[in-house]
Amino acid sequence: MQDTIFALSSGALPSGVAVIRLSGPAAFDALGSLCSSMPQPRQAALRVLRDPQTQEPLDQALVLTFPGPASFTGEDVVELQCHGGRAVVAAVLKALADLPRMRPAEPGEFTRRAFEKGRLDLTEVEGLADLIAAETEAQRRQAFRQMDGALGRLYEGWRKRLVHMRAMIEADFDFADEEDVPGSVAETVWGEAAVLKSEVADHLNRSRSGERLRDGLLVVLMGAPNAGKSSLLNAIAGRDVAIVTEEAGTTRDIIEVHLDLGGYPVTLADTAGLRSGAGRVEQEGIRRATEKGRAADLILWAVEPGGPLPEDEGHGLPEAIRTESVPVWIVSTKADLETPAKRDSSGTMQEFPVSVTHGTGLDDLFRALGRFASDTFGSGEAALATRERHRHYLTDCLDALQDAVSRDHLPAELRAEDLRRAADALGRITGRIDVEDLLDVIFREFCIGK
Ligand SMILES: Nc1nc2c(c(=O)[nH]1)N(C=O)[C@@H](CNc1ccc(C(=O)N[C@@H](CCC(=O)O)C(=O)O)cc1)CN2
Ligand SMILES: Nc1nc2c(ncn2[C@@H]2O[C@H](COP(=O)(O)OP(=O)(O)OP(=O)(O)O)[C@@H](O)[C@H]2O)c(=O)[nH]1
Ligand SMILES: [Mg+2]
Repeated sequence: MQDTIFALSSGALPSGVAVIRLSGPAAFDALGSLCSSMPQPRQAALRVLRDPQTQEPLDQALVLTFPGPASFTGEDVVELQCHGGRAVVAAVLKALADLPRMRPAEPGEFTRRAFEKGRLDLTEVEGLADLIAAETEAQRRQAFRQMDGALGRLYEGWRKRLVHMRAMIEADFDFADEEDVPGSVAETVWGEAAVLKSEVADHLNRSRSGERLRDGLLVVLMGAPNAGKSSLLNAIAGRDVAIVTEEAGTTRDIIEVHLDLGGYPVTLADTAGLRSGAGRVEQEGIRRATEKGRAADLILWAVEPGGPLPEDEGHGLPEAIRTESVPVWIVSTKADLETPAKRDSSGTMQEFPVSVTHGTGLDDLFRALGRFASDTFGSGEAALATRERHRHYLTDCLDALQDAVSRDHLPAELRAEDLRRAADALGRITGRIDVEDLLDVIFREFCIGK
């Protein structure tokens, strides 16, 4: 018989209230051993929890029962809402561990049981993990939609269309004598497959922005030593994160701050100033800066009056980054020292004069970054793929559809097999088929108690 699991499901102790959850066939018996009488299902009741062996009172708690299958996991669930003291929770957890058929839950095990009971599909499980990890409003909205099944419904709808297409082809085999009749039922299937193919392709094209929203945009500060990069980072972060000195070559490690720009997550990274002839440590810093710049969604090129511009040979943006064609904005620093000369060098780059000393120009830069984020993430209404895992199987699905549509010289049986591959790829995203190997990876990212 399935073990009954238990864990502290609320956060770090001490806390006002601590929620201990139990799930499995022995959950109600366990509650019966801890208190004098069972509450009505799904109704909170106040009970003294006692040590089953000594009858010593452990806490006064609100207790709830959720009889399966109408519970979060689909099994019998009990909640003990205790006082959130460390010793209180330790005593109750110890009492539970001593009861028969009870063991502590693994990370994500409650949610895994919900998945195994078919109460959540894999995209909903991932949405739930993202909801718990969400730090900004846009991330919360995307995660909530996914937890609510928007992505799963989209893929399941596509999968059903593919199943239907295959059924049409098979029906056609049963009327083999009509095979050559133009406009036979099966012929229309390839048109439908082509339509679906373009829908999947569109969705896949937009999936990067779903992943970006989950991970956050990466904006990297780069430029010559002493350009004022770290001062800018501190000013934007509103705290003294990076060391600032008048010495060139102060920053070596990459320093990151997480910003919430109008609900969009942005990581701003400060890097070592770029120059040749630096010592060993600084050189390593410059190598890391270049790596970071290659991965950036946007580079802010800091330049003090008279300093080098991104396009300057030797002192500008490293070639390795130019080939990535990352967008670059110029931030003309130390605007208090002299009015920055209007540059005509590259009309395409936006330019922002700022002075950290006087606090000028920062608002404009901040607003522009907010617009950049909202443009990158789009309206945020459609269900987007949010993980590399989704993109991987969507690509498989698209390849299979491409085969089905293009192999018109081959027998329909073979092309029907392409449709099956396309449907299976979608089934792997929602967890309908053959995902045993993925489950450990997916559930490991949950906390214990979820
Ligand atoms: N105290 C507490 N708060 C919590 C949770 C919890 O487990 N305990 N949740 C845990 O993640 C979330 C709520 N999620 C839940 C999802 C489904 C059911 C549930 O009992 N579903 C039944 C009955 C639905 C109904 O009455 O409408 C079902 O779906 O059949 C409970 C919680 C957030 N807040
Ligand atoms: N007048 C003036 N000085 C500034 C301004 N911003 C930075 N500075 C000064 O410029 C010097 C270098 O600033 P940092 O922020 O350390 O420059 P950095 O680009 O991070 O330099 P490295 O880490 O060495 O690459 C410091 O002495 C700062 O006080 C500004 O807006 N106005
Ligand atoms: Mg610095």
